Formats: sequence, C-alpha cells, structure tokens
Amino acid sequence: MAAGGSAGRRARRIREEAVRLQRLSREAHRQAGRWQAAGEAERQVAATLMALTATGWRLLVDRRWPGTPSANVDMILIGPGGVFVIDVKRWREPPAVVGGRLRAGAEPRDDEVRKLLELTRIAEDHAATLGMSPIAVRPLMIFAGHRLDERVGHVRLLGQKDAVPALIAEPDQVKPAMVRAMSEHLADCFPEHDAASLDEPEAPPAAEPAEALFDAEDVERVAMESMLQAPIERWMTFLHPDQASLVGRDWSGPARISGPAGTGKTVVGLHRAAHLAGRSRGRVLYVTFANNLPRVQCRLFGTMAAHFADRVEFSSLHTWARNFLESRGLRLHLDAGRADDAFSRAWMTEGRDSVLPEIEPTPGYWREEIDYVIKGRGLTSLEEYRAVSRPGRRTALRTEHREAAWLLYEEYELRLAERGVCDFNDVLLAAVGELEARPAEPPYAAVIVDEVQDLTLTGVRLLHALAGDGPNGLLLIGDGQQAVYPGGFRLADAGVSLKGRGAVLRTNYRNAAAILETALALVSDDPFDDLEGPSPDGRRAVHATYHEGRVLRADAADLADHDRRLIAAIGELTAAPPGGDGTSALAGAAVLCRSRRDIDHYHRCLSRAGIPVLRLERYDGRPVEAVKLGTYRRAKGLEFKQVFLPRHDADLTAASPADPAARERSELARRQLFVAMTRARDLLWLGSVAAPR
Ligand SMILES: Nc1ncnc2c1ncn2[C@@H]1O[C@H](COP(=O)(O)OP(=O)(O)OP(=O)(O)O)[C@@H](O)[C@H]1O
Repeated sequence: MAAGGSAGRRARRIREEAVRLQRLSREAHRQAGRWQAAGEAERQVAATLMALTATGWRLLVDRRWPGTPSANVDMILIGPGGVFVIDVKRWREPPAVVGGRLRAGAEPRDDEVRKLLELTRIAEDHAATLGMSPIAVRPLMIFAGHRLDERVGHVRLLGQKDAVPALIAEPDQVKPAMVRAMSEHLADCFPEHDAASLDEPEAPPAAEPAEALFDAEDVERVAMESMLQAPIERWMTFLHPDQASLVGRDWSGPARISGPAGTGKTVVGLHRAAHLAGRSRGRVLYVTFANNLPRVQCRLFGTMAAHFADRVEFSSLHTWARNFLESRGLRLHLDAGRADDAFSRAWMTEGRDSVLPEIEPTPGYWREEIDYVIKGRGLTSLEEYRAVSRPGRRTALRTEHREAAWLLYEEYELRLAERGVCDFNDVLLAAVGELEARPAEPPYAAVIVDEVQDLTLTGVRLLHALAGDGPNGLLLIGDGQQAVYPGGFRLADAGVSLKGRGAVLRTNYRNAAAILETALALVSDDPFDDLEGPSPDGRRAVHATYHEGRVLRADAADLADHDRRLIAAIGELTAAPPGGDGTSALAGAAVLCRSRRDIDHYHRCLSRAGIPVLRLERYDGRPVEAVKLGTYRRAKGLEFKQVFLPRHDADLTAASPADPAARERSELARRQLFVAMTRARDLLWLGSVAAPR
C-alpha cells in the first residue's frame, strides 16, 4: 500500500476524532449543568475539558485545597500529557503578559499566579508519592471568553478554545493505568469541595452554549502536526519514588547524588533542573566534563520539558569557562596541540634524564601529574606540592620526585609561554580568578554538575564559586567508580561541605543483568576514590531490574579474524526487523574503542563493509541509521542497545603489586572498560585477539 494512502486514512481518522470531541463537549456541557455551584464560565471550561475524557483523560472538578478550611482548586486534569492543576478565570479585561508578569488590562495579577503555583506544589508532592516527577505536574490558567497561548514563568495561560488543542498536542507521557491510579490518588488527596461536584443530583440541563466550545479544525491541525513529527523519544515521567523525592528535595546547601552506573543519576539531574527552573526566576546551568554530552542532554531535556528549554543551559565545563572569559573581554589562546608539543620538549630537557623515570618511564604519567595534581589542584608553589596528598594516584612520591616533577612543570609553563598558548587548566584557572574577582551577573539559580568525578579540583572550585553555598544551589552528580581520568582531590579540598546532604541510588535500570554482572566483576577488586573518601573495593550493592540481554564473546585467532567477526556481528543487526520508531537495529548500536588509533582503524573497517558510521563527536542522541563510533571516554553518560568493544582486553595487563604505577594504569584501564561495558542495554559484544605464542 502506498504511503500516501495510509497517511490519507490517518488524516481522515484525525478529522473524525476532532469532530467527535467537539460533539462530546456539547454533551458534557449539558451534564455540567448539574454542577450547581459553578458559574457558567467554569461549566463551559469543564465541559470543554470533559470532552478529553473520551480519549483517556480524567477530570476532577472543584476540589478542596488540602489543609485549608475553604480554599478550592477549580480543576485537576490527569491524562496522557501529564497532570494539570487548573485555575479558571473570567476576566473582563484580556489577560496579557508584560515584562514576565501577568496582567488583566493594566492591573498586575501576581497573587493569582503565586496561588496557583503554591497549589501546584502541593499536587507535585502528592503525585511524587506515586513516583511521578514534579515536572509532569503543571499549572494552567484557562481564560473563559479569551484566546491566548502564553506562559508566565512555569504557568501556561490558555484561552478556553485553545485548551483542548494545546492539551492534545502534549506528548504522551503517562500510561493509561497510571492515569487511572493517579486520578484516584489525587481524588483522595484533594477531596470534593462541599456542595459542588459533577456527581451532584440532576439539575435542569444548561442551555446549549451559543457556539462550539472549541474548534474541531484546531484539534485536527495539532493532531496532524504531531503525526508528522519525527517519533518523539519516550521520556520518563515516572521515577522511582526515591528518585522523585530527590528531584523535589530542599537541600540547605551543596548536595551530592551518587550511585553505580545506570542507576538514573542523570535522569534525576535532568528532572531536578526542570524542577528548579520552575521554582525560580534565574537560569539553571547543567555542566559536564565531556564535550558531546551537553548536546545529547539538551536534546533529551527539550523533549521531556520543552517549557523550560530556554531556562536551562547545557554546557561542557571548558566551553562555559571560555565563554565566560570572553564575555569579560578575556581571550586566552588555547591550543591543545601546541601544549602537547610544549610538554614533549619540557620532558626532553627536564624529565627524561631526571629521577622521574625510576618511578614511571612513560611521559604521559607525568603529564597527568601536572594536569590533575599540580595545575588541576591549582598549586602555586613547590611547598604546597610537597605537602599535598594525591588521592587517586597509587604511586607514592618522595621529596626528590616531587622536586623533579615541579621542575618539569615549570619548564612546561615556560614553553607554553614561549609559544604564547595555554592549556585547558589555564582556562579554568583564569575563570576561577575572574569569578572570584567579579562574580557572575546575573548569578545562576542553580548549578548541576554531572559526571563530577572527571573534573579536576579547579573545575569543582569554579562551579562552587559560581553556585555558592545557598539552598539548592549546587548539586554534584557522579560515581568515582566511573572515573576515566586520574583523580587527585577530595570535595573537602574544594571547600565544598555536604554535611550529610547526599543520596545514593542503587537500582540499575539500564543494563541487562548479564551485562551488569560482567562489568561489575571486572572492577570488583579495585579500590576507587569517590570524592568524599576511598572505597576499599569495587563490590557495590546494586539491583538489576532489566533482565533480557546477553554478553557475546568473540575470541579470535588474529586481528583479521577478529575484525571479520565484528563486521559479521554488526551485519546481523542490519538484517533485524525495524524497531517501533521505524529505525533499524543499527541505530541503537555503538562500537567503542580504547584509543583514537583504533577509532580510525574501525572507521575504515566499517566503511569498507558498507556500514554507515556516525562519530560520537557529532551524535546528539537522535536516532540515526548508523553505527556510533567513539572512544570509551566519549561514551561517558551515553547508552546504546548494542555495544561492540573490539579488542576490549588489549590494555588489561596484570600489574605486580610491587609496581604501583603499573597498578594505577591497569586500574584506570579497567575503570574505562567498565564505563564502556555499562553503556550497553541489551547486547555487549567483547572481542579479543589471542596473544601470539
Ligand atoms: N525509575 C526508572 N524507571 C525506569 N528506567 C529508568 C528509571 N530511572 C532511570 N531509568 C533509565 O535508566 C537508564 C540509566 O539512567 P541514567 O543515564 O540517568 O543513569 P546514570 O546513573 O546517570 O548512569 P551512568 O552513571 O552510567 O552514566 C536510562 O535509560 C534511564 O532512562
């Protein structure tokens, strides 16, 4: 059957549905005549909304405001699009939003907005006990006799005729069973208001309204628009009650959410960003270390809370710092390539022939010492460096090693200066300095930091300076077991005091049980640093919820055999039937590699086999008919249905306990592999090449 034929049928169905809804609203208006206490405006609005009950919505009318003797809430509407706390207005003057404030003609109506927000908060708290995220509970004012579709802050303002089309256009977020459970729950929490209820005994039917309560064409238009849109990724309205309570919790100062991989930390962070945006006038900053993650998170956030999309800023830490400096007229010449060159030269003159190779011959180790310990902590003198403890680094350094590392650092700085360039740490250090001298204006209402374990101490200091110690200002989300960079600090070093404001999530929602077990077994003996203190080993209490899935191992004789098997395994996906969103299984697949060299190699292999590839640098979370390709580090915070890890064990060497630097290296390699493994939901493919005899 031609596509046009089925689209035509769907369009006809939409038109019939719109006309049916309109007919139902007239019917409902007659029934609303029984609702004696209400005025005609409420009756008309109730009738308008009652038409939606034919499509799975439920309407509670004139309910008591819990805890008050006589205050009421006009309506609560519960449906696939969420929960709406509704205030009906009958203003003679047209409503208008001027300078972000609601007015009736010239008169400000801030109190009415405030009252509705207060009521919405109560509804949020009640909805959260069933696990509904506060962002799915929305305040709505409906204006009888006026046409508009605007917002004042979090509150949506709709004309009576605009309400049904707008509500139908809301993406489906709540399943029918949950609509039923939620409406029964809210009906208990908001009891019927004294005399008035839709179930009152029969009264004379109200006269037919002079004109239709809404236009069938409007409903038809939005339904058509949503049909034509790309499939909207389902987002989560329902959280586990533990997660929901974290989203709405009031913290008196900086707080932390931790928990093993896949336990919904980011989901809580995103819902909390929306929640805080709804409760404050300022902007919320959502920061991560990785460069590509903000793009993915921003898109996800846009689908789950479009009404706050312009209030939450997603950025990587370095991009934020550079933009901030630029906004202050400060331009640093960041050049990672020339900084690498400066370090290589410094190593030749001050490192290679020093005492440092006794401890660790690879220059990369000492570059990390500078990046994460010396500059990463913002140390400014050898005295400080001599005294500092180095959490996360296993190798103990004696005084002569610290002196040699400091000399190497000074040489590196000199070479950077000669070249007129700076490195990433310089950007953060400059931003901290600038922020301390002249605080951000306007300040953010809140700063949420995801994957905090990958930041340096300077990075955390910067964000702490930005958010301050105020209530709900700073939220740090992360998991030390997933650190893919060498550590180097504790939160206390950054002056961040959590004072018990922390929560640990323990239910994994992402990985099939077999995948989670394999990943946890890899790191179970490795101690790790969790920003607040060390953890003696990697065994952690975590419950799997998702059981369908498997781990496939391909033990190949040589690299050519290995790569053939990889391509064959990916090829099988292309043969699988398309998923519900119409994309093939390829869209959910990722090949993750240990190094950039491997990336180039596998890009060539995949392309030669005719398999489309999308590099993670360009991925924004949208389903694309291509295998995603990137390093373990780039895959931080992401997830895929199928994850392929070619030559996954090539870096996993057994380190002798007598060689702490080698131990540190192999622990880091295992943590990175652990992160890559825990990106997989349903299938984890582990390729190995047998060692030559
Ligand atoms: N209450 C829940 N019910 C069902 N699925 C959930 C729930 N909470 C989170 N998820 C899903 O679990 C997956 C992992 O969530 P998320 O990415 O937030 O975890 P995370 O702890 O940040 O993971 P990581 O630390 O590994 O990056 C996502 O697909 C998310 O949609």
